[in-house]
Amino acid sequence: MPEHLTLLPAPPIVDRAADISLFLDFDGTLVDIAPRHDAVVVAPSLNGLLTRLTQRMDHRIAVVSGRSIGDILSHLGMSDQPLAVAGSHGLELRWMDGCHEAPQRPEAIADALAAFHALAADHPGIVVEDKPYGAALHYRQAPDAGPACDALAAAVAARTGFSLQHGKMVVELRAAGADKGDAVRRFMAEPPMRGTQPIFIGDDLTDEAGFAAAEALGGYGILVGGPRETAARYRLASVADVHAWLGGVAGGEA
Ligand SMILES: O=P(O)(O)OC[C@H]1O[C@H](O[C@H]2O[C@H](CO)[C@@H](O)[C@H](O)[C@H]2O)[C@H](O)[C@@H](O)[C@@H]1O
Repeated sequence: MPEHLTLLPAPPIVDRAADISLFLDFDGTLVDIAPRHDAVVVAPSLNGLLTRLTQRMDHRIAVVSGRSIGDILSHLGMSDQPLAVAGSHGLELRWMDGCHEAPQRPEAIADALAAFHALAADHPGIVVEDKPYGAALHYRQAPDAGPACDALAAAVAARTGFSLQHGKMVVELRAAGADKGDAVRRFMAEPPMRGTQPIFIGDDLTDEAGFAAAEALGGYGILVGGPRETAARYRLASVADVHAWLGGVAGGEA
């Protein structure tokens, strides 16, 4: 591993929260990775932390996830709160005022799901996730099936036009059209984020587009987890460290 990969420093303390906007990934950043996509545990303190951040930062905060917006709001218990969210890797946007932009659900998802379920039937441990704008093949509990999942997803992508998205022990098919970087640029083009410095915190490959967009807009990315090749400028080792850093931005303990 190149030496510079091990040398990403911890992010600086934010002196003036009024100058920044925060973009937060969900899995592996706000919550620890779980054995299954439907088994994540949300820390009881997270809702309060995000609520304090939203108030302190005058709503310049967005969750940017590969999950759907509905899934994120439900996990956070914030469906009724004015939180900006980009879901489905940037394909759907919920603005702070509750306005929701989303594409049509592609018909080819049925084809993808049928192919994925056929593979899962032959490999105990593979989990198929039906998503609003795509489908995911999880092999966290069947790691030996990773190559078969990758090959099948690539074949279905080639015949359907879906984009391939690799992640942590998962390969996804998702509708083409936007990524997390596009979501950052959309939010940053409008008040209340316009003119501020974007900071994107994430752990997975899908977050690299968010890191690059933040950097291009005068901000930076913060990678969560172990060192790897990344467009992020800083690193935090764990979800607990993310909560502690965010607690500092919010003006107190996590
Ligand atoms: O952009 P994110 O918020 O990080 O979402 C990325 C994907 O996260 C989920 O899968 C990952 O987390 C699961 C729960 O910890 C884990 O079991 C799985 O191995 C990970 O890949 C989610 O299921 C996907 O839909 C998201 O795209």
